[in-house]
Amino acid sequence: MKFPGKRKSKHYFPVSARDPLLVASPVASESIESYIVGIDQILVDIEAQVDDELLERYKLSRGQSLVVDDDRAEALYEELKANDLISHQFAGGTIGNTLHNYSVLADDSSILLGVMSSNIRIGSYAYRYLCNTSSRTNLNYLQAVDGPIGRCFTLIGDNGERTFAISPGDMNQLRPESIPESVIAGASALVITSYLVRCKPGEPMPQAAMQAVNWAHKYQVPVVLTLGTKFVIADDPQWWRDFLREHVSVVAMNEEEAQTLTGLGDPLAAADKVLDWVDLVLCTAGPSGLYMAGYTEETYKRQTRHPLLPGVIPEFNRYEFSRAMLREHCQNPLRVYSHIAPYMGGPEKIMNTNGAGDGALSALLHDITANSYHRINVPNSSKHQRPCLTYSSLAQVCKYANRVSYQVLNQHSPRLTRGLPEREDSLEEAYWER
Ligand SMILES: Nc1ncnc2c1ncn2[C@@H]1O[C@H](COP(=O)(O)OP(=O)(O)O)[C@@H](O)[C@H]1O
Ligand SMILES: Nc1nc2c(ncn2[C@@H]2O[C@H](COP(=O)(O)O)[C@@H](O)[C@H]2O)c(=O)[nH]1
Repeated sequence: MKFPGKRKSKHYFPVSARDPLLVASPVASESIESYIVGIDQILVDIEAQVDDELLERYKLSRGQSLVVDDDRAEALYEELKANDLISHQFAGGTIGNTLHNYSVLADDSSILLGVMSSNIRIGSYAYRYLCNTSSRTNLNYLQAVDGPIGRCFTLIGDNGERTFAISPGDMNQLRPESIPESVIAGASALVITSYLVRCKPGEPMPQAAMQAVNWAHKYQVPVVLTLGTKFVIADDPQWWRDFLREHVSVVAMNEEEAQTLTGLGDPLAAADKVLDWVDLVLCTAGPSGLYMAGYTEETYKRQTRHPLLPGVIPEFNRYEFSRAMLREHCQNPLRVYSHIAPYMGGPEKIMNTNGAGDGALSALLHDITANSYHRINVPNSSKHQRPCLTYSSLAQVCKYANRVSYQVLNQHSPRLTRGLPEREDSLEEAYWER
């Protein structure tokens, strides 16, 4: 684990002094492992530059992810190939990306659950998937299937916006018995996506996901849900609200998904509403940056040193220097919020927006796992006098998440090839004060 106590810099983890307990602690020898586990539809992204006319012809919805039948997928593939439009092919899938990026950022393990073709030829999609996944992401628990993994046609418009057309193959054939109880039991978090319920009748993926969620509850492992696309939520927003209330601790979404879920167009108002059901919210808002909303204990709240921000909740960021807690761990829960504008105003030229939201979530997961890693290894640390969910303050997690999104916007693949630099002037407090 690239761990706050081992960093010289305080950029991503705002500790003003090194915790003295760490010096004599087992953290120094990396004794106890921590990892996150996730379930995904195993997909390869096939990226192509297209115009709006093609999206219309294939009845795709700009900026969204839709499943297409085999005939439409084949016609699309042939057209992209015939016109030499395919520019890149990468491993994809929203959770696969998130786990890969987490492993790259944290330099630590994640475990991916899903399916993989049992017969893999060099150069095939399955082969590409394996080659493009971090060696820190454990693929040993994947379930074998006879057919192909999924394909995600990642269609990039002139402005870099991505639209997805999914050809599922066997990606939804994960069975409940392929979810290892012990793997869920030992995880710092279970990460799932709303896409997992988008299946044909009879496909086992939703039951497999539910099995994992039930084990997560049994072992008090926080469930992290990313909302994927507004269309899945729009099918039955009340079902999702109930699901969040019953099963989820942390939710990640963009502003469109947030609106579909809550009926509220303002991302801060929507994030606040979602706090009625979960403990911590990450809401990305494209060129407007991102918001976080969570709970802290009233007596532990910490006032920001940043300017107070206007919004539907006036001066909403007043206590953004607080660390997030599970609501049930607070005697007097206080809602705390933070916002950050895109890092450096956003890249000069956005390669494409594919994976920008996944990137932000992987940074949040790094912070959450760093916290449980530190708690396991240094239980007496002053950091754990109160049971926090994150290692860092909301403000600092926002900064980190935003920085990772920026990195993803600057490249084609949704997956990071390397971690962030250890030191960056632009992440210093001084930069933001300028
Ligand atoms: N056009 C943009 N300009 C600057 N930053 C952007 C832009 N689009 C996205 N970002 C950055 O990427 C993050 C995630 O983007 P977003 O598009 O909201 O996620 P998603 O991929 O889930 O829809 C944003 O919070 C922001 O930091
Ligand atoms: N598991 C699934 N992943 C999907 C699906 N449709 C798209 N995607 C993946 O999302 C990422 C990008 O996410 P972003 O929202 O942060 O841009 C991309 O790599 C796709 O593979 C789906 O139906 N299921």
